[in-house]
Amino acid sequence: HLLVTTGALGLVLGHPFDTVKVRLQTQTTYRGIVDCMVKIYRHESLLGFFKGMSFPIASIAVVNSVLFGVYSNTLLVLTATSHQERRAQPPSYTHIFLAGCTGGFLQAYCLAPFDLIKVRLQNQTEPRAQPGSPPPRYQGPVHCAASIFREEGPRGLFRGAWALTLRDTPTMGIYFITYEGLCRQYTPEGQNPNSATVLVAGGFAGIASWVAATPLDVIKSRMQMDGLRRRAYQGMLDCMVSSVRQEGLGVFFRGVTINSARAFPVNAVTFLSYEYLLRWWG
Ligand SMILES: CN(C)C(=N)NCCC[C@H](N)C(=O)O
Repeated sequence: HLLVTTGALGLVLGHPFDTVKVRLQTQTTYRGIVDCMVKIYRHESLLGFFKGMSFPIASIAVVNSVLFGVYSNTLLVLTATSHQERRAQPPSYTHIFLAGCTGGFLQAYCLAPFDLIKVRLQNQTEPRAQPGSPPPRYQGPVHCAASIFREEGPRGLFRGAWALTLRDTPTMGIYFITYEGLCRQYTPEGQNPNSATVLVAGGFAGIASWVAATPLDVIKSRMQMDGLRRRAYQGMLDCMVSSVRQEGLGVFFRGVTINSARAFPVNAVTFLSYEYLLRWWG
């Protein structure tokens, strides 16, 4: 419950930053973070920042359980040591990386449909329904999921899933390596890291993994928005090539600043609750 509650709290607080990131990655109307924030606030009010938030909250339990559960169990299989024994016999970084990649790979498939719906809703720039104004294409998350299913079939719900998998598999390895590496650096041998260490290591693990994930995050978001009207890209590679041709290499780092600001607190609390859970149950 703790992992779910703190995960959900982190998501709510981080969602406005995520919305700005997604808009910067997929729309060309904004000049930067501040311009994007001002425009959202003016046209869509504060509520504009919270579009598309309900499905991530509803799915965080499943997604985090798959990620951390698969990670822990893969580590268990690879090292043949329980969590308690692991402080005395720390696993190698290769094992941590492989376990992280496995967790990332499997959670990507659970995450894909929820992430697609989040991105589609975040990109609707219409203000809240005013009498006489045309309604947005999607009325809410369930309507969005049903419309995609109706218009594009079940595979439509997995648009961008391939880019998401490629994004998450190696970067989740980086996520757990950064976390473990920093914890070990600042914890006397054989002891558990203290809360401050866990928070800082978790925060930096979030930043490091998201910086590495940003190029494919941009491509993933663009693939998810493609097909809304006319198809612009033939596939992932085509999306990469045409994005670079039109906007230069900088396109691969769209949204990296605001996403890092979001990643620190979100992942600090995620790891804190993960450590508590392991100590209670481990
Ligand atoms: C680089 N990636 C994909 C990650 N580090 N993901 C794990 C963190 C997930 C967390 N809910 C977040 O959104 O930051």
